[in-house]
Amino acid sequence: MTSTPSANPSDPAPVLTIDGPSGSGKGTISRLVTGRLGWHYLDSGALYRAVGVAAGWKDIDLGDPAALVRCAFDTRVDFREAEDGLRVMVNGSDATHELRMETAGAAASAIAAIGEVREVLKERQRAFRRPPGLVADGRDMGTVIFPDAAYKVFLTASADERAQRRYKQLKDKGVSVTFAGLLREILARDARDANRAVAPLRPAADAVTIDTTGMAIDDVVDRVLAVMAPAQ
Ligand SMILES: Nc1ncnc2c1ncn2[C@@H]1O[C@H](COP(=O)(O)OP(=O)(O)OP(=O)(O)O)[C@@H](O)[C@H]1O
Ligand SMILES: Nc1ccn([C@H]2C[C@H](O)[C@@H](COP(=O)(O)O)O2)c(=O)n1
Repeated sequence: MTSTPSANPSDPAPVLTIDGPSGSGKGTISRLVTGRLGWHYLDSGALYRAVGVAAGWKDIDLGDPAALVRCAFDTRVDFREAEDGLRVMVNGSDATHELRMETAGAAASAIAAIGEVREVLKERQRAFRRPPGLVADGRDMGTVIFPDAAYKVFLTASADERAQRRYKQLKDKGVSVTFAGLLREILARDARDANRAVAPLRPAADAVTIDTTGMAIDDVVDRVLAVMAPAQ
């Protein structure tokens, strides 16, 4: 897999990590905070989703770890700014819409439990660190990928609220879903991401946890910026 930015190991660009479970608002908050700071953005989940989607295109069985590791090596991912937001190209094809499907999230979550896949993606994620700074969203940004990050946030929300958010998001896009089905998928993904042996979903010891249940998006953005306040 290749990704757009190039690495500069001697670059001390600051990093803000935003980790948390599915539907906690990582992507939404990260993009808004990135805009406010004028920094770069890494959507690490998109890399795992891209491997899942590419594996589907190649009919690779999710139970075949060796083939999935090869697929991770071979999958090229490029992020492109467009008028309607960030487009994600997988092996040259625009996969932005397919990547956001719950099936892609579930495949990514299964693939992400394979340690060798995580190793393949590790340096590629670190290569996104560039001046003036990076906002990195995922599950292990603060614990494994950027343990030296200056600012670490862990977003949470009740499973009910996260399912409700996802339900509204998908309904607004015209996707046919049920609340009960989404809640089941969210709980299954939480359990898989938090209980895997490698890089499980958990807050870094030095992360600030923000429970966003009942909080408006703008208030969460302000809380995250407040975490960084001493440096601004
Ligand atoms: N504080 C909030 N209040 C209400 N809705 C929110 C809040 N934060 C995010 N949302 C909405 O919830 C939905 C899911 O948010 P988002 O995709 O950012 O979550 P995520 O943590 O990145 O999920 P995933 O890990 O599955 O990609 C979006 O429609 C978003 O607008
Ligand atoms: N740093 C990361 C990012 C993502 N994953 C896995 C686990 C998630 O369920 C899946 C999809 O991520 P999302 O796009 O929903 O953030 O990918 C991970 O293990 N580590």
